[in-house]
Amino acid sequence: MVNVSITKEFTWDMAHMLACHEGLCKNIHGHTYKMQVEVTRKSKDLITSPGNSEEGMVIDFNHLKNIVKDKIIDPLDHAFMYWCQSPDSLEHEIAELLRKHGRKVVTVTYKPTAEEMARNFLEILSHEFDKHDILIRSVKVWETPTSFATAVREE
Ligand SMILES: Nc1nc2c(c(=O)[nH]1)N=C([C@H](O)[C@H](O)COP(=O)(O)OP(=O)(O)OP(=O)(O)O)CN2
Ligand SMILES: [Zn+2]
Repeated sequence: MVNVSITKEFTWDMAHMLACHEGLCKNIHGHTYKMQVEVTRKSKDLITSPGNSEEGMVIDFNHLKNIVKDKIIDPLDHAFMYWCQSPDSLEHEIAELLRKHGRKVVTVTYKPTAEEMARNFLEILSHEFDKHDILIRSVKVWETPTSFATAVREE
């Protein structure tokens, strides 16, 4: 049997800093992030119900887009991703100052690397898509055009 997956691509702009990084990335800086989300149907077949708008699909690309935008992209776009357990006191001061001025801050419990984001986004999306009979096979997160991390759901 052939298993078919579909992939949708997203971008957003976001600031972060990598505490204790030996290079420039310890400074607050930003990226236009890119993400690819690959999904398949748990039941391993396409939607077959005749007349269904999603017949012949894994899931409508538009449906996939709306859920990922709602859960990941819109909250992160133009935000500062703040690691609340950062060992760098400057990170806490920056987050506090931004919040005080009503700016967009998204708090995470992990160091905001591409690897951690890919893993976290895969977990968030897996919970969300569970109810749609959809399995998130992989999430890829690009920080620059040449650097990306891949999180894969183990079978
Ligand atoms: N394994 C990881 N290494 C680094 C990460 C990361 O998330 N995972 N993040 C950074 C920085 O945040 C930033 O992304 C810099 O990455 P880098 O590829 O080094 O950036 P460049 O501007 O040099 O990218 P080019 O595309 O090579 O110009 C650092 N490392
Ligand atoms: Zn960076």
